[in-house]
Amino acid sequence: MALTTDATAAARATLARVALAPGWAASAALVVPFLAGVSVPPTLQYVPLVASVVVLGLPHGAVDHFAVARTRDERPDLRAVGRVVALYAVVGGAYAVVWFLAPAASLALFIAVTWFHWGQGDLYALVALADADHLRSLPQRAGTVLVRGGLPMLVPLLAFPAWYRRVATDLVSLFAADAAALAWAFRPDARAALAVAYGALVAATLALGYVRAESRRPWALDAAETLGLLAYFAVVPPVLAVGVYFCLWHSLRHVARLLLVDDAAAAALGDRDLSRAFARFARDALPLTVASLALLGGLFVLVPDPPSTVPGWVALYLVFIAVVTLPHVVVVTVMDREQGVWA
Ligand SMILES: CC1=C(/C=C/C(C)=C/C=C/C(C)=C/C=O)C(C)(C)CCC1
Ligand SMILES: [Fe+2]
Repeated sequence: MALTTDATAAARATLARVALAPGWAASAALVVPFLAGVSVPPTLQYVPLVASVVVLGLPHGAVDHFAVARTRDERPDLRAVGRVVALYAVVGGAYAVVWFLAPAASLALFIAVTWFHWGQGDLYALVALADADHLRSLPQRAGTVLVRGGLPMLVPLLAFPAWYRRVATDLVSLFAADAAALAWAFRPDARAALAVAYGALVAATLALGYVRAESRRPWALDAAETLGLLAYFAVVPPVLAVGVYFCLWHSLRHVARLLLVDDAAAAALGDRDLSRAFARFARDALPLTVASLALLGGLFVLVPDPPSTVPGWVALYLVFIAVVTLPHVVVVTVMDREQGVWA
């Protein structure tokens, strides 16, 4: 498959461990104390999400201008970079305008897009990094995307509706609007229906994968990650859980994917020189990460009700993330197609 030609087997093997293990370790390390009933002050829970501005989170999208060309094994020349910049300006710009006009609907779209995007990231990791052979058809892969994306986007709604609602309200409040249009999602009957449907999807997807699996290990890894994250998002409060997941799960896996399509980084990985590979990524991501911070400042000036608290600032940051995620998903979906992730 096209994915294995991205880099040498040695590079992939080195990277798979480094890309997957921190997410497992961090989520396991958080599940245990929260199962034991510890409580963490709300402000502290925001730390990972704030850190994601510079640690993996925001930077993981800041290499999008090179990503498609590199995936196609082309040099990212000015034309290629310009195409991605135009994509961000048009799609991100339009979505930014929609936030001002219809904040509640924009939030719903953000959650739906993130659901898909975080699911597609995990599908790539399963197929390309974990050598999964149990996802043999498009419906199975689409089911896996829905299951994986639902872990960070739906499970917190089911387990922590009040927290979820607070964050949702923080976002739309920036635009001097209220989240009343979304109230249905927090009703017990709606959450119960979503829980039943989602639970059935998880069970059906894993069962079908089990039947289709030739080698048991990758299937077992898929099941363990799915059920592990289910427990994680069910017991760790959402702002903390999503913040850690964003950095160490989704973004780290995507950075690994970027390293494998960058010849110089892949060569460094082949030499087992992880720091040289990650330094390449940091250098590539730095300019647009800095530019993003400037745009974030612009958003601060434009919103009708600018933030003055940590949750307010994080809400502003999440609106910014929403705006850049839409074009980012287009880039990653093109990468998926080039690499045959859905085939
Ligand atoms: C923090 C948080 C939420 C949403 C976070 C989102 C949607 C983050 C998206 C990040 C993206 C898209 C990154 C790009 O890859 C919820 C679930 C609304 C409620 C609970 C707390
Ligand atoms: Fe992403």
